[in-house]
Amino acid sequence: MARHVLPSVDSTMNEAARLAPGLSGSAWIFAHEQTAARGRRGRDWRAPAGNFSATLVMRPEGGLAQAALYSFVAALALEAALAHVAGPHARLSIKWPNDVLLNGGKIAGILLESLQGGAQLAIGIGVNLAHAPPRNELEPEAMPPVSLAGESGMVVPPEEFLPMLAQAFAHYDRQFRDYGFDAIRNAWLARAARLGEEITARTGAQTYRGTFETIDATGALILTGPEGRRAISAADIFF
Ligand SMILES: O=C(O)CCCC[C@@H]1SC[C@@H]2NC(=O)N[C@@H]21
Repeated sequence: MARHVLPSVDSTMNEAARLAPGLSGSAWIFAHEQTAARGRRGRDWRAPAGNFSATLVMRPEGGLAQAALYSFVAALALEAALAHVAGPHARLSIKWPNDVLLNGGKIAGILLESLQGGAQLAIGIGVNLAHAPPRNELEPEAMPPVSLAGESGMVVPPEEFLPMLAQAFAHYDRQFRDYGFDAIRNAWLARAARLGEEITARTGAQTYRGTFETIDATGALILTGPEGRRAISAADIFF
Protein backbone atom coordinates (compact mmCIF):
# COMPACT_ATOMS: atom_id res chain seq x y z
CA MET A 1 0.00 0.00 0.00
CA ALA A 2 1.20 3.51 -0.80
CA ARG A 3 2.69 5.53 2.07
CA HIS A 4 3.33 9.26 1.99
CA VAL A 5 5.64 10.52 4.73
CA LEU A 6 5.76 14.26 5.41
CA PRO A 7 7.97 16.11 7.89
CA SER A 8 5.27 18.69 8.58
CA VAL A 9 1.85 19.49 7.15
CA ASP A 10 -1.16 21.65 8.03
CA SER A 11 -3.37 18.60 8.52
CA THR A 12 -3.12 15.09 7.12
CA MET A 13 -6.87 15.42 6.41
CA ASN A 14 -6.13 18.39 4.12
CA GLU A 15 -3.28 16.49 2.48
CA ALA A 16 -5.64 13.53 1.98
CA ALA A 17 -8.14 15.80 0.21
CA ARG A 18 -5.35 17.22 -1.98
CA LEU A 19 -4.01 13.79 -2.94
CA ALA A 20 -7.32 11.90 -3.20
CA PRO A 21 -8.11 12.65 -6.86
CA GLY A 22 -4.83 11.03 -7.92
CA LEU A 23 -5.18 7.92 -5.75
CA SER A 24 -6.62 4.78 -7.30
CA GLY A 25 -6.21 2.52 -4.25
CA SER A 26 -5.57 3.03 -0.55
CA ALA A 27 -2.77 5.18 0.90
CA TRP A 28 -1.53 6.15 4.33
CA ILE A 29 -0.52 9.80 4.70
CA PHE A 30 1.77 10.19 7.70
CA ALA A 31 3.21 13.41 9.12
CA HIS A 32 5.78 13.89 11.85
CA GLU A 33 3.99 17.09 12.85
CA GLN A 34 0.76 18.89 11.98
CA THR A 35 0.35 22.63 12.39
CA ALA A 36 -3.44 22.89 11.97
CA ALA A 37 -4.87 19.50 12.87
CA ARG A 38 -8.56 19.17 13.59
CA GLY A 39 -10.67 16.93 15.78
CA ARG A 40 -14.33 15.97 15.75
CA ARG A 41 -17.01 18.68 15.82
CA GLY A 42 -14.61 21.37 14.60
CA ARG A 43 -12.35 21.15 17.65
CA ASP A 44 -8.62 21.77 17.37
CA TRP A 45 -6.25 18.83 17.80
CA ARG A 46 -2.67 19.18 18.95
CA ALA A 47 -0.19 17.15 16.91
CA PRO A 48 3.38 17.98 17.94
CA ALA A 49 6.41 15.96 16.86
CA GLY A 50 6.57 12.74 18.87
CA ASN A 51 2.84 12.09 18.59
CA PHE A 52 1.33 9.95 15.84
CA SER A 53 -0.57 11.67 13.03
CA ALA A 54 -1.83 9.91 9.93
CA THR A 55 -4.78 9.66 7.56
CA LEU A 56 -5.75 6.57 5.61
CA VAL A 57 -7.45 7.25 2.29
CA MET A 58 -9.46 4.30 1.00
CA ARG A 59 -12.36 3.30 -1.20
CA PRO A 60 -15.04 1.72 1.01
CA GLU A 61 -17.55 -0.75 -0.43
CA GLY A 62 -21.20 0.26 -0.14
CA GLY A 63 -22.69 3.66 0.59
CA LEU A 64 -22.15 6.35 3.21
CA ALA A 65 -23.81 4.36 6.04
CA GLN A 66 -21.40 1.51 5.41
CA ALA A 67 -18.45 3.94 5.29
CA ALA A 68 -19.44 5.39 8.68
CA LEU A 69 -18.96 1.95 10.25
CA TYR A 70 -15.23 2.32 9.55
CA SER A 71 -15.24 4.43 12.68
CA PHE A 72 -15.47 1.14 14.63
CA VAL A 73 -13.00 -0.70 12.39
CA ALA A 74 -10.46 2.08 12.96
CA ALA A 75 -11.04 2.12 16.73
CA LEU A 76 -10.42 -1.64 16.93
CA ALA A 77 -7.25 -1.36 14.85
CA LEU A 78 -5.98 1.47 17.03
CA GLU A 79 -6.74 -0.41 20.24
CA ALA A 80 -4.92 -3.49 18.88
CA ALA A 81 -1.84 -1.51 17.82
CA LEU A 82 -1.72 0.23 21.20
CA ALA A 83 -2.11 -3.10 23.02
CA HIS A 84 0.84 -4.34 20.98
CA VAL A 85 3.13 -1.50 22.08
CA ALA A 86 1.80 -1.00 25.61
CA GLY A 87 1.74 -4.68 26.58
CA PRO A 88 -0.94 -6.98 27.98
CA HIS A 89 -1.38 -5.12 31.27
CA ALA A 90 -2.29 -1.75 29.77
CA ARG A 91 -5.90 -0.83 30.58
CA LEU A 92 -7.20 0.00 27.10
CA SER A 93 -10.84 0.52 26.19
CA ILE A 94 -12.92 2.26 23.52
CA LYS A 95 -15.33 5.07 24.32
CA TRP A 96 -18.24 5.26 21.89
CA PRO A 97 -17.88 5.72 19.05
CA ASN A 98 -14.12 5.71 18.56
CA ASP A 99 -11.99 7.32 21.29
CA VAL A 100 -9.33 4.97 22.60
CA LEU A 101 -8.73 5.27 26.35
CA LEU A 102 -5.67 4.23 28.33
CA ASN A 103 -6.11 3.99 32.10
CA GLY A 104 -9.39 5.86 31.66
CA GLY A 105 -7.85 8.86 29.84
CA LYS A 106 -8.08 9.75 26.16
CA ILE A 107 -4.91 8.69 24.34
CA ALA A 108 -6.16 8.78 20.75
CA GLY A 109 -8.84 10.18 18.48
CA ILE A 110 -10.29 9.28 15.09
CA LEU A 111 -11.89 11.56 12.52
CA LEU A 112 -13.77 10.35 9.45
CA GLU A 113 -14.37 12.56 6.41
CA SER A 114 -15.76 11.57 3.05
CA LEU A 115 -13.95 12.67 -0.10
CA GLN A 116 -14.85 12.83 -3.79
CA GLY A 117 -18.59 12.76 -3.08
CA GLY A 118 -18.29 9.66 -0.92
CA ALA A 119 -16.23 7.58 -3.36
CA GLN A 120 -13.29 7.83 -0.98
CA LEU A 121 -13.04 7.91 2.79
CA ALA A 122 -10.36 9.66 4.86
CA ILE A 123 -9.75 8.13 8.29
CA GLY A 124 -7.60 10.44 10.41
CA ILE A 125 -5.89 9.01 13.46
CA GLY A 126 -4.01 10.90 16.14
CA VAL A 127 -2.26 9.25 19.09
CA ASN A 128 -0.66 10.98 22.05
CA LEU A 129 2.42 8.79 22.01
CA ALA A 130 4.72 11.35 23.66
CA HIS A 131 2.60 14.35 24.72
CA ALA A 132 -0.89 14.90 26.08
CA PRO A 133 -2.46 18.32 25.49
CA PRO A 134 -2.70 20.61 28.53
CA ARG A 135 -6.00 20.15 30.34
CA ASN A 136 -6.78 23.88 30.26
CA GLU A 137 -6.92 23.84 26.44
CA LEU A 138 -9.79 21.35 26.50
CA GLU A 139 -13.46 21.76 27.33
CA PRO A 140 -14.01 21.41 31.09
CA GLU A 141 -15.95 18.15 30.76
CA ALA A 142 -13.59 16.53 28.22
CA MET A 143 -12.02 13.21 29.13
CA PRO A 144 -8.68 13.70 30.86
CA PRO A 145 -6.01 13.42 28.15
CA VAL A 146 -3.10 11.02 28.61
CA SER A 147 -0.04 9.99 26.62
CA LEU A 148 1.61 6.60 26.24
CA ALA A 149 4.89 8.00 27.57
CA GLY A 150 3.16 9.62 30.55
CA GLU A 151 1.26 6.46 31.51
CA SER A 152 3.90 3.84 30.82
CA GLY A 153 7.24 5.58 30.33
CA MET A 154 7.45 3.93 26.93
CA VAL A 155 8.90 5.83 23.98
CA VAL A 156 7.48 4.66 20.66
CA PRO A 157 8.63 6.58 17.59
CA PRO A 158 5.53 7.50 15.54
CA GLU A 159 7.04 6.11 12.31
CA GLU A 160 7.34 2.72 14.05
CA PHE A 161 3.71 2.84 15.12
CA LEU A 162 2.50 3.26 11.50
CA PRO A 163 3.23 -0.31 10.28
CA MET A 164 1.63 -1.78 13.43
CA LEU A 165 -1.49 0.29 12.93
CA ALA A 166 -1.60 -0.43 9.18
CA GLN A 167 -1.37 -4.17 9.86
CA ALA A 168 -4.08 -4.09 12.53
CA PHE A 169 -6.31 -2.01 10.26
CA ALA A 170 -5.86 -4.46 7.38
CA HIS A 171 -6.86 -7.32 9.72
CA TYR A 172 -10.11 -5.68 10.90
CA ASP A 173 -10.89 -4.36 7.41
CA ARG A 174 -10.72 -7.93 6.13
CA GLN A 175 -13.03 -9.10 8.94
CA PHE A 176 -15.48 -6.35 8.07
CA ARG A 177 -15.46 -7.20 4.37
CA ASP A 178 -15.64 -10.99 4.93
CA TYR A 179 -18.05 -11.25 7.87
CA GLY A 180 -19.84 -7.89 7.97
CA PHE A 181 -20.42 -5.44 10.80
CA ASP A 182 -21.53 -8.16 13.22
CA ALA A 183 -17.94 -9.36 13.64
CA ILE A 184 -16.72 -5.80 14.20
CA ARG A 185 -19.60 -5.03 16.55
CA ASN A 186 -18.84 -8.04 18.76
CA ALA A 187 -15.13 -7.23 18.95
CA TRP A 188 -15.95 -3.58 19.66
CA LEU A 189 -18.44 -4.43 22.44
CA ALA A 190 -15.79 -6.63 24.10
CA ARG A 191 -13.62 -3.51 24.49
CA ALA A 192 -16.29 -0.89 25.14
CA ALA A 193 -15.82 1.50 28.07
CA ARG A 194 -18.77 1.70 30.53
CA LEU A 195 -20.92 -0.90 28.80
CA GLY A 196 -23.88 -1.69 31.10
CA GLU A 197 -23.22 1.44 33.17
CA GLU A 198 -24.88 4.85 33.51
CA ILE A 199 -23.61 7.41 31.01
CA THR A 200 -24.66 10.81 29.67
CA ALA A 201 -25.10 11.49 25.95
CA ARG A 202 -25.28 15.06 24.73
CA THR A 203 -26.68 15.66 21.24
CA GLY A 204 -26.65 19.40 20.57
CA ALA A 205 -29.28 20.83 22.94
CA GLN A 206 -30.49 17.47 24.32
CA THR A 207 -28.94 15.56 27.20
CA TYR A 208 -29.90 11.97 27.92
CA ARG A 209 -28.82 9.89 30.89
CA GLY A 210 -29.27 6.15 30.97
CA THR A 211 -27.70 2.72 30.86
CA PHE A 212 -25.38 2.02 27.94
CA GLU A 213 -26.99 -1.23 26.72
CA THR A 214 -25.22 -1.93 23.44
CA ILE A 215 -24.65 -0.60 19.92
CA ASP A 216 -27.03 -1.60 17.12
CA ALA A 217 -26.39 -2.78 13.55
CA THR A 218 -25.85 0.83 12.42
CA GLY A 219 -23.36 1.61 15.18
CA ALA A 220 -25.89 3.74 17.11
CA LEU A 221 -25.54 3.81 20.89
CA ILE A 222 -28.51 2.24 22.69
CA LEU A 223 -29.32 4.01 25.92
CA THR A 224 -32.08 2.85 28.27
CA GLY A 225 -33.38 5.57 30.57
CA PRO A 226 -36.57 6.58 32.36
CA GLU A 227 -38.23 7.28 28.98
CA GLY A 228 -37.34 3.89 27.53
CA ARG A 229 -34.85 2.76 24.95
CA ARG A 230 -33.25 5.30 22.66
CA ALA A 231 -30.90 4.86 19.68
CA ILE A 232 -28.39 7.73 19.43
CA SER A 233 -26.33 8.01 16.26
CA ALA A 234 -24.31 11.17 17.06
CA ALA A 235 -23.47 12.57 20.49
CA ASP A 236 -20.74 13.43 22.94
CA ILE A 237 -20.56 10.93 25.77
CA PHE A 238 -19.74 11.75 29.39
CA PHE A 239 -19.13 9.28 32.18
O1 LIG B 1 -10.88 12.90 18.89
C1 LIG B 1 -10.98 13.65 17.93
O2 LIG B 1 -11.61 14.72 18.00
C2 LIG B 1 -10.38 13.21 16.60
C3 LIG B 1 -8.97 13.65 16.46
C4 LIG B 1 -8.37 13.26 15.14
C5 LIG B 1 -6.97 13.79 14.95
C6 LIG B 1 -6.30 13.24 13.73
S1 LIG B 1 -4.56 13.50 13.72
C7 LIG B 1 -4.47 12.95 12.06
C8 LIG B 1 -5.66 13.56 11.36
N1 LIG B 1 -5.38 14.90 10.91
C9 LIG B 1 -6.18 15.81 11.51
O3 LIG B 1 -6.18 17.03 11.28
N2 LIG B 1 -6.99 15.20 12.38
C10 LIG B 1 -6.79 13.77 12.39
